[in-house]
Amino acid sequence: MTPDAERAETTSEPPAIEVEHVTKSYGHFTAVDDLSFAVERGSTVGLFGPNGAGKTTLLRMMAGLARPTRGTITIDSVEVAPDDHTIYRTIGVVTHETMLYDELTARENLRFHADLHGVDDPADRCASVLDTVGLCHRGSDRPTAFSHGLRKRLSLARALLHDPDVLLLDEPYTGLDQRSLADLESVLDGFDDRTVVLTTHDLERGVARCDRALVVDRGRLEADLELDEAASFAAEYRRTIGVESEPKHVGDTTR
Ligand SMILES: Nc1ncnc2c1ncn2[C@@H]1O[C@H](COP(=O)(O)OP(=O)(O)OP(=O)(O)O)[C@@H](O)[C@H]1O
Repeated sequence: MTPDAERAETTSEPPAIEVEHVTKSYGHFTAVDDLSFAVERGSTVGLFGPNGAGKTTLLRMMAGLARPTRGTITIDSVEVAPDDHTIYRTIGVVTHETMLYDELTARENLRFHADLHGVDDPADRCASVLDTVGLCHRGSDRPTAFSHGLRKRLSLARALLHDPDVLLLDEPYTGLDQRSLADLESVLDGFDDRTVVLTTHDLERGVARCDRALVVDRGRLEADLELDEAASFAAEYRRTIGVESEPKHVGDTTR
């Protein structure tokens, strides 16, 4: 029985996310090739794979930032479509595009998004998420005055503003200092009952955080692994993508 079928048998709830036969082509090049999987509500799923595997492309399509060439993605029973903003009430997204306005201060950026999403008590909520990401003392600064890591923290605050059911994170750990990493981990701990999909090259953190690993290589889904036996994942991962030597991070698998 496939992992998806096993999960369907043990839960009557519809999956939080369904990816069905999704392909993304750029001209003759296929970045994501006929991927299908479902993500159970409340689970944390890691997308692992070497550079150029298609992880970001897949996550951007899940976030409605890119349109599949073929196939559909459904989140909370709503089909994700780049021109339809309905989905943004359900998802919080952190990608390489920080989606911040440089001419607004950090607080104004958050307020703009809070008003866009109809967040209750927006001033309090903005102050609360700034505090969550450790930026309450920088609320009056513009993102242009922020380092990469601080921009990422602000981007996370924006993603959390409307208390979304689903969080989509593209390489959330990259560029964060120890304090920011600890803050992110505690945010994710608090997200335990919600659904998280993240990409990462940080094998150790990814395995510790995720319930399940989807290994993508050359746009194909090569493995779908439960992470209850985390210790065996590194070996299984290397076998899946055909790398013999032990990588420090998943991304050190250049071939
Ligand atoms: N806009 C684009 N036009 C053409 N090719 C693209 C475009 N975006 C991505 N690609 C290609 O699609 C493939 C998958 O890219 P993607 O960024 O999804 O990989 P990734 O798994 O996230 O890689 P990394 O771990 O290096 O971030 C790569 O070969 C990339 O060059």
